[in-house]
Amino acid sequence: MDIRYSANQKDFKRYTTEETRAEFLIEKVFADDEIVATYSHVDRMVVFGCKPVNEAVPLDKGIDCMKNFGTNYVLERRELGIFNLGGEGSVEVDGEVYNLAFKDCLYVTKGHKSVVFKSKDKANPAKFYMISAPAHKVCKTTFLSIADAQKKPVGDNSTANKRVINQFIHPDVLETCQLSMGLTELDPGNVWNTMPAHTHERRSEIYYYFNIAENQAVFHMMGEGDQTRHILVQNDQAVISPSWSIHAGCGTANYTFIWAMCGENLTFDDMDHIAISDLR
Ligand SMILES: O=C[C@H](O)[C@@H](O)CC(=O)C(=O)O
Ligand SMILES: [Zn+2]
Repeated sequence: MDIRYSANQKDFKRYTTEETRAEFLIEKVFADDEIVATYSHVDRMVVFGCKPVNEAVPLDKGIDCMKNFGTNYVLERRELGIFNLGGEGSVEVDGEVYNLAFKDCLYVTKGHKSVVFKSKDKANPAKFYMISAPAHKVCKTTFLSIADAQKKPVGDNSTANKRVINQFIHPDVLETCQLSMGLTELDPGNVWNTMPAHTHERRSEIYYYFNIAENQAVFHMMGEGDQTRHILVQNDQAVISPSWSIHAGCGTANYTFIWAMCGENLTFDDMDHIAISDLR
């Protein structure tokens, strides 16, 4: 398991490109028939990727649960948000099977012992992108298709940021302990997300960029509003955004991303907006 410790905003000002990438960028999220896990000490969010091809893959494959989580199984004290970003597949949760097509989501609550991933067709494998957060009580394991998500159309063609924020794991849609998660899709010809930018002192966030066409990329902006830096993000990569950091991106073409938050509250609009004229 790749473990990332917390970095602070004062030291960050002097980071090189390599240091910035090593600290915040998750370059590899998927490997065939493996669980790829990145444990961030920022609000203890864990990124899991699973691309089952030839076999059924359990969530704890290759993970020493007692060593990494201090529990007997991964979800003993954690909840999990899952998005399928590949071909059709299934998630079996303690014997109950959920079928997930492209962009379908499954929220798995605390306390489930067995979570197993499968693809329907190995020629077009499922890709399960997941975020886990610490949880203190049992909620309801729930399947959500994009039709169930609350839709927030924002932005405009004239500012190249016309997009739809699909809120899947959100207090208006279902109850969770700490996790909120959704999928933001940019219209063709639109490249900017989350501009004007914001921070949220009470939560941190992870962005996972996908649907980036070949030879295109996203310049992900981070840092305090008056100390911005960027990370070059390629397709299928994620960026950790601590509470002190803005998180916005500009693509060389349109793209889609999954955002996930965890922290003190679940209040989506509890944000500190930064005027574009105040950015440095
Ligand atoms: O705190 C909220 C998150 O940063 C995202 O939901 C923002 C986003 O998807 C967007 O503006 O495109
Ligand atoms: Zn945010």
